[in-house]
Amino acid sequence: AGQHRLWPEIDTLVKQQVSMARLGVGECGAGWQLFAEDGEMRMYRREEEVDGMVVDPLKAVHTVKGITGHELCHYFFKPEYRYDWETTLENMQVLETISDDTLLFFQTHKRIWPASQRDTLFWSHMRRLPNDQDRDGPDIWAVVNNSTDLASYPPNTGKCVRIFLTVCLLCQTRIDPPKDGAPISRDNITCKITYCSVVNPGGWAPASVLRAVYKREYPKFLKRFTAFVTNKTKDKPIMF
Ligand SMILES: CCCCCc1ccc(-c2ccc(S(=O)(=O)CCO)cc2)cc1[C@H]1C[C@H]1c1ccccn1
Repeated sequence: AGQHRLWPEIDTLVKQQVSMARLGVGECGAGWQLFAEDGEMRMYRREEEVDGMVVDPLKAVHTVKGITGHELCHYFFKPEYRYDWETTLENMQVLETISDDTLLFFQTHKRIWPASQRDTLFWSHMRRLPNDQDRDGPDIWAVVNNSTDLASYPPNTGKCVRIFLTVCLLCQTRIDPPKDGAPISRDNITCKITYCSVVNPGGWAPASVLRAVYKREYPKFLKRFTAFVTNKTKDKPIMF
């Protein structure tokens, strides 16, 4: 099949996002401040404004036992599960199935007073990456979501302000095989998660409101999402 019009952009951005996500917080530029901590979860942000709008880049790292990176990316990518874990979602549509690992989404998110309601239009791509650092280590899985335009969905024509986002969920699975040569169970696997996002709110919203919203919503999202995947997979065979 011929290449989709978005393929070059997707391939370039996925490689760029993954290499950024693999950098530790200390390595990818100064100015990261820890703003939330919960068990193994650490959330960092950099305070950045574009045209007076808060676009604080966010980087979260988390470690979850008993699930694989493939499973996390699967439940993050597939539309049929999204209403189960995405707290601020009001409506979600798949506008185009570009390929079996690339979808085009249109979403409206619940209004967050006093800002106006937001919608977002983005491509979403899921990919397994070779683990080039640790040859025999388990693979790395990633999902990248990136805002895009579509003539039939022009921004800011209805009730919602269009937001622009780039999101990368990068997951690496660690397997600690049992000593006695028993088959690998969920007790022997751990997933290291890096979630990076930059959300441009589109229209003006008070910096204090946006920062309060992010501080509340991001930790809630990552905890709820990982709990959902843990619960969904606990009685299923391991998807490596
Ligand atoms: C005045 C508020 C303006 C911004 C509102 C808004 C819209 C979309 C989004 C968002 C859209 C997509 C993604 S995702 O990771 O690609 C998954 C697929 O849904 C993630 C977050 C975020 C927020 C901000 C609420 C904030 C917030 C932060 C984490 C989770 C939920 N809400």
